[in-house]
Amino acid sequence: MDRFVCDCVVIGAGYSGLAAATRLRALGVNAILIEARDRVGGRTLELPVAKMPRLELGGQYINDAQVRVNQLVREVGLQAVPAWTEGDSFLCVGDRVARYTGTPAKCLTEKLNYPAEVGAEIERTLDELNRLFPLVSAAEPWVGGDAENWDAITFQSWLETRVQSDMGREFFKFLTNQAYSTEPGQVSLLQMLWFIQTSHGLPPWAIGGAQANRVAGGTQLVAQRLAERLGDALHLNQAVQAIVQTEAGVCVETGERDYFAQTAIVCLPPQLVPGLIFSPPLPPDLYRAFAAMQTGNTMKVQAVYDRPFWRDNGLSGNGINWDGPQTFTYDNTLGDGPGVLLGFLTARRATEALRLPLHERKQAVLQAWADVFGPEALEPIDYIEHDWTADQFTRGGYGCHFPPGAWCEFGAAFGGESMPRFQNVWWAASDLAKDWNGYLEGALFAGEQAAEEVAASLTCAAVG
Ligand SMILES: Cc1cc2nc3c(=O)[nH]c(=O)nc-3n(C[C@H](O)[C@H](O)[C@H](O)COP(=O)(O)OP(=O)(O)OC[C@H]3O[C@@H](n4cnc5c(N)ncnc54)[C@H](O)[C@@H]3O)c2cc1C
Repeated sequence: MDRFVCDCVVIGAGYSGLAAATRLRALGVNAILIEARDRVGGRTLELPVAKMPRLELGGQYINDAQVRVNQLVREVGLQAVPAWTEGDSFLCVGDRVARYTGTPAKCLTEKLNYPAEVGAEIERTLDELNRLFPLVSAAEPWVGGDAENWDAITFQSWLETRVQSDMGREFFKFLTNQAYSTEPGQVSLLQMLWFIQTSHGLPPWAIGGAQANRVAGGTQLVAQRLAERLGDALHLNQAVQAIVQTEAGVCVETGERDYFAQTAIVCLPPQLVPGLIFSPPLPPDLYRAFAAMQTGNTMKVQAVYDRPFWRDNGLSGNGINWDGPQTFTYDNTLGDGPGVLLGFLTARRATEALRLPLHERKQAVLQAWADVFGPEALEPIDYIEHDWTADQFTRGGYGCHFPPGAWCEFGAAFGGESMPRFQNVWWAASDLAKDWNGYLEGALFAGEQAAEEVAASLTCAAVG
């Protein structure tokens, strides 16, 4: 059994763990980062495809308001570039396809002849969400406002008292599909308001708008460049099984190696935490909080074509398939490279599509695109997807959320203003971030915050 000794063991080399280890080492703390997979990047992943180097299968979009991730991209010598938005978007409902340049809500009434009241109730409900979310605390959502009531009702029940039309309800279903890759009946109103709060307002993409920027070279390359800087302090292929805390400190066990340290930061997707053995056991509220976390189900599917042929027809390649397996579609072409269509399979539709054999799922996805872009969409030169829910070191996507009632019962176990902590073990992950929760930016935020809290505790211990 190999034994390693350091000040802090950081577990999990996604954006959170990489940010935590990097920040700790910058603060003079001897930190080791250990990772289960043979690669870094976690929920960012690039895989090779025909006629182009690689395509991103995990987190890829960033926006200008996300300060940390933009700074990091520059620091590692890469560049953020705008996602493609030129041309008309599309909205496909049943066998009807409409083109639009404004919002999907306006397209429903202006182009697809839904009654004006459908548009009006959508607008009213969006206004109400915009009025309510500032009342929710990003750090302590269970406090204040109407937190108890909002946590006790599902987003679906709340919608039913406001939105009468089936089409209006479908519209808001997309909001939960995009935000947490779940259905409106599976999240509380409080959780959705908290999502909007930590996203600094309703993101355009969550209501059918465009994505902002992406990283030229890919988001996994950012992680790889951070990893290079860590050198020998990064240990791959070490899946943690147990975390033992004694008076002497923390021992992190992988079966092959024991890592001894004064502190540890667990940067795993929260839904994987109950799978680790803790000694002493986690306190009940903290265990229940992790065990309650529900994962969404997202799959990105991408088809590669010789060229972005849809642009010839004035289409941006971005839009919504109301009934297709893929909810949202984006043009994911890189510069002058081959044309790429990216589809998001989310929530229950992803669950259903994932039960199909690959060739049937692929056929359904391509057919949905052919209905909008024409038969050329049926003949890609390559097709690629990655099932994050089947991936044992992730088990869901984009991330996870609490079910109704959990925030108010044991949400405080996640630390409020601080990151979750039990004795000398801290937690960080995008899903635990109090800012930009669930995004790459949130992963950096959480990792850096946990690193600073650990460094402060080590300084106190040294002074003491
Ligand atoms: C399909 C998809 C699309 C997304 N799109 C976007 C987007 O466009 N923009 C955006 O901002 N965000 C997006 N996200 C979310 C974003 O990718 C994640 O929030 C972020 O990457 C999570 O980083 P993390 O470090 O918290 O966790 P992770 O990246 O999950 O890292 C956790 C690490 O822990 C490791 N690990 C697991 N178990 C163990 C163990 N037992 N021992 C040691 N190591 C272990 C894992 O291998 C992994 O490397 C998307 C996510 C998905 C899945």
